[in-house]
Amino acid sequence: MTLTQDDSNFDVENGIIDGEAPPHTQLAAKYKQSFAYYTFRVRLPSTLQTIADSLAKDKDELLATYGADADIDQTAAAVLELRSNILKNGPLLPFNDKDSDADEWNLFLEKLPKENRTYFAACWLYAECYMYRKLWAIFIASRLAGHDYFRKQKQTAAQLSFDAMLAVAKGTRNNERIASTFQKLMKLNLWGNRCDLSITSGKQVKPTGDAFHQVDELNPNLLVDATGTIWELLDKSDGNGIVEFVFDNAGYELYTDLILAEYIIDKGLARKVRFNAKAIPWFISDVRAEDYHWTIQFLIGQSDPMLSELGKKFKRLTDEGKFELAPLEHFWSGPYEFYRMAEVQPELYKRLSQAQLVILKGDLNYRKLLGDYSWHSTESLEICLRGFRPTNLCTLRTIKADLVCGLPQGKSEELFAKDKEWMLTGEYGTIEFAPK
Ligand SMILES: O=P(O)(O)OC[C@@]1(O)O[C@H](CO)[C@@H](O)[C@@H]1O
Repeated sequence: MTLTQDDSNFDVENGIIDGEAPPHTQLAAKYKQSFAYYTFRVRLPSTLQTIADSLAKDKDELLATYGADADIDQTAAAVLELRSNILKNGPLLPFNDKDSDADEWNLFLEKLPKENRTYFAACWLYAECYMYRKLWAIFIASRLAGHDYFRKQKQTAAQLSFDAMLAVAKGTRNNERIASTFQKLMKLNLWGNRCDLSITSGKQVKPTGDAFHQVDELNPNLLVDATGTIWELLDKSDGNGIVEFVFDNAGYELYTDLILAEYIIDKGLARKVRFNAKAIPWFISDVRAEDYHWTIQFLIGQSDPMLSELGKKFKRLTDEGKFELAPLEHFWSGPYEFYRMAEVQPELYKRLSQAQLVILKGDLNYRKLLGDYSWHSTESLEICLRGFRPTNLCTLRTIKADLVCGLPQGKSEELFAKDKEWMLTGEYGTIEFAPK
């Protein structure tokens, strides 16, 4: 988290505080020692620059797809303007596009105190989600409407994961219905969350080595392990329930989601696994419905028979409705913390309440669960949920942002003494559970 530019003028002009968010407050980029500050000063500007560059690079291809009059240069300029607004700590302005969530976003923004309606003053969660929605607004106002500017990166990530995918397929074909296997698959799925393109501002990370061996090796880094409780919940159920997954990243992580879901269905732990994808391109690598279908076709198209058969099986499970893509919900790509779901999206809350278990994947879902709030690391998940208890919940999250809860006394201090950036690397993870 090193900044190369001189920030002194910017910091003075924008009321930047040289410290971290105080306990029990919302995280925000105005705290200079926070990951949010670094995110808005460095990571997001870099992500936007990459998009503008790729529009120039892929110009011919885009003209062929969207027509000779596609306004590529203007779109790239608008992306760079968004970048410069962030670097100037510009205001969070209302949306004037026609997407169905625009009014909801505007209502949300209107209710934010005026002094908090800038990138650095707003809660980190709100401002970062706003940025991704603003990016989408630029594209829908152009002739490139519908273009997923992260698609190529997501597909490359899957292609680079071929070896890891094959190794996982080989290691899971003769699985038994026993606690230890289920727990291992959950952990495999957790560590798959390290392959996230947003933490690297789009730089590809190829999963290497033997994933099952790594699961064992990484056990000391698993700071909370509720896999035993989650197993008991599913094992003791009548197998007729629904498990809801709230997806995170495409590529290798999505593949491990499908492997865990396959196990849940094959072993009769639930009758259906429902997947919640994002409605718009989100945090670079998040799964959209298109990515789900593409991944299955990608597997089917492999010359290796094991992966190809697995792809066919995932397709069959989807056709039979045992795997199901949930209807698109803008809530997942909105600004709200989960504790406000019952109020702002009661239908979604009701649907989740009917599930046996909800599995929330990844760091951003965790941030939404905790509300981007500086809880004490030892506070319990139940407290931090602030009433969000639709049903049994679990979170599989590698730690890539400076907030956490549910840790044993002294653990966080011990890890800070070893490495002051331990919360930003994805090297540590938690599998937490809250019963309904
Ligand atoms: O949700 P994911 O894919 O696990 O992580 C998303 C992420 O990379 O984006 C945020 C910052 O931009 C961080 O909180 C987090 O590290």
